[in-house]
Amino acid sequence: MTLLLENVTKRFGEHTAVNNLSLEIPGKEIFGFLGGNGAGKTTTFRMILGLLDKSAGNISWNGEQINYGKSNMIGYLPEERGLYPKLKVKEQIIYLGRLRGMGKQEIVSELEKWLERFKVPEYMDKKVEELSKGNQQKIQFISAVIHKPKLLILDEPFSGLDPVNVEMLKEAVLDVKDSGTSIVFSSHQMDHVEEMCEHLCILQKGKPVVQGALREIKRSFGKKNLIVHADGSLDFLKEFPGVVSYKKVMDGCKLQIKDEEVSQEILQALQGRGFIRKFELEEPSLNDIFIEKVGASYE
Ligand SMILES: Nc1ncnc2c1ncn2[C@@H]1O[C@H](COP(=O)(O)OP(=O)(O)OP(=O)(O)O)[C@@H](O)[C@H]1O
Repeated sequence: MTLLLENVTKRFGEHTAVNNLSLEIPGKEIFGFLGGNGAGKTTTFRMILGLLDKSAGNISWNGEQINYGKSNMIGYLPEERGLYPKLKVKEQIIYLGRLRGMGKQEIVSELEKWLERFKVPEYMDKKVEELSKGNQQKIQFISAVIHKPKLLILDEPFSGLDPVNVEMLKEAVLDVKDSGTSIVFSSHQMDHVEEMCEHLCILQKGKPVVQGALREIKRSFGKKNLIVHADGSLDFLKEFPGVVSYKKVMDGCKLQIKDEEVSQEILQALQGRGFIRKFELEEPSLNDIFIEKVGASYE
């Protein structure tokens, strides 16, 4: 159950949107596909699904080419949501489910389950245009999973959702994964990726700048975060050897330090300067890693 991208390139005229991208995406887990605006995520998804021709390279799922239009094994939540506003939710999902080879009874019974789960059973007979954007997104998600795909591609599934709905959808995505579906999703929200993915790739100008197992990526990043809340000024830590960055926060500061040893030196230096209320060493967040790896190229 591996999704394999080998030397995949996509050019739009002079512009190279995806540049010789090679990735092995393990099956039966959730893979995070990250990158700044215009990094090439959606273009890659469209090529994976066979909706866009590659300029070069090869993509396969378990050794076979993917054709989204003809396959019942794949689910896709596109970035630009594409429901028919005038159709009722039920009509819409029946239409899409039939395209995926399902019978009407089965579709309606699955749809009922999903609407119950999303706490909106009354939407069955509502027109899509009557629903809020966030609730339309739930329906679009249902349309991507109704046929229980083996491979699910979610382009920004959580954008525009309120925190309660984000949690609801996250749980649904995790359950779909537990049922054996391989999921690839893109997001600009690093905390979602940290919570859900074992492996990930950060794309920048069509090329991966970071890829691999999240745990390993964090470990090899080296730097740690140190949060200090203490009485008195902590400004001296700006110039402290081994401090890579200094950010003032309420009640203290958040530092990025070269390694754990620096934290011990800082602890010593703080002795006698005032009461220490918090001294916490943390792993770097995916947000820190993203900002360093992707942010540098914005400058
Ligand atoms: N049909 C097209 N014609 C020309 N250029 C395109 C086309 N589609 C995408 N691009 C360009 O390819 C690059 C990658 O776009 P893509 O939509 O894949 O990025 P993305 O990573 O999904 O971005 P975002 O996070 O903003 O959605 C961008 O520079 C974009 O302008």
